[in-house]
Amino acid sequence: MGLPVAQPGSVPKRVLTIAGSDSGGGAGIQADMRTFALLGVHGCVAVTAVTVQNSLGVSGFEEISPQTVAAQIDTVAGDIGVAAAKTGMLASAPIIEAIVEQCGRSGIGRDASVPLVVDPVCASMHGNQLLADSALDTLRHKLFPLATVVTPNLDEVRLITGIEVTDADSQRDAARALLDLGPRWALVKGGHLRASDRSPDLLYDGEHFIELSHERIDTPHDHGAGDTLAAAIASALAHESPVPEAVGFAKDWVTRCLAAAYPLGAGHGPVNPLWRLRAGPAD
Ligand SMILES: Nc1ncnc2c1ncn2[C@@H]1O[C@H](COP(=O)(O)OP(=O)(O)O)[C@@H](O)[C@H]1O
Ligand SMILES: Cc1ncc(COP(=O)(O)O)c(N)n1
Repeated sequence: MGLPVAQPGSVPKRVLTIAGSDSGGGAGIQADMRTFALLGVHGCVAVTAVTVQNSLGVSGFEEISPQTVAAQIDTVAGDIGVAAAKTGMLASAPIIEAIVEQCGRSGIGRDASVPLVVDPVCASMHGNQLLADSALDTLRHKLFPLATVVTPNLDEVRLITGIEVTDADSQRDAARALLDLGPRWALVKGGHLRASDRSPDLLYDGEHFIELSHERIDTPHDHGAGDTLAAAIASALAHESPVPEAVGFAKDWVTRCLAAAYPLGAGHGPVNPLWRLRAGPAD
């Protein structure tokens, strides 16, 4: 498993994450940057919010101003240049609006040269809200149409489409409803179907349904799984992988990160991209 490795002296692909900071280091930009590094791409960051978070939950957060979020994207895209971007926690409607406008100016989005992965983070795994209710319409109608691929989990699918996914049929209905909002591809993640012994994700482009189903890893330590998946998709897109290949690659990646997850604190530990260091040189 691997993406092309930048040779010494050559310049790696750059990938931008637009997301919140997790003080516990398990999710958000910290998870994205770990996956970027382990996959051999250079990560750049536009911070949207600083959360106060540990393994037990998010006890608060402070938003970055929409102007500063947009300025981070502008300054990175204009000088360093990015080959793909992803979004995570976006906190508020004004922040989403600023991102949408700046992505348009920076050539980021489904019809531009830089693909955009939208992970529509609404709450943490502990149930703490990370996106204002008043931002849902902006997410649906302004950010989704800009996305190359959207990657909601089942709680996010319910909030965004009103569809309760319980089986393969309702997962297909959800994929259709998400695609109607305008992204090029929709990935309905099945990680929360805990009754299953699989973790079935469904990818859809309006024509083809592609099922990506791996064995379920029996662990409570899955903090940052969604961010890690989306960061790996963006890394593969930066290397010009077609979306189905990029998502297949990322699914393998997050499964291995889940299998190597470790406990931290009294709650949920993080998925672990560092398994890659133990595996020896690019296997
Ligand atoms: N216990 C698990 N075993 C294997 N794969 C999992 C497990 N939990 C989640 N996944 C996978 O990890 C990715 C993130 O999924 P999910 O937990 O649904 O998202 P989020 O972290 O956004 O809540 C998906 O590909 C999902 O299928
Ligand atoms: C800053 C930030 N971004 C995203 C998540 C979601 O991750 P999870 O669902 O694992 O809690 C989070 N908890 N914190």
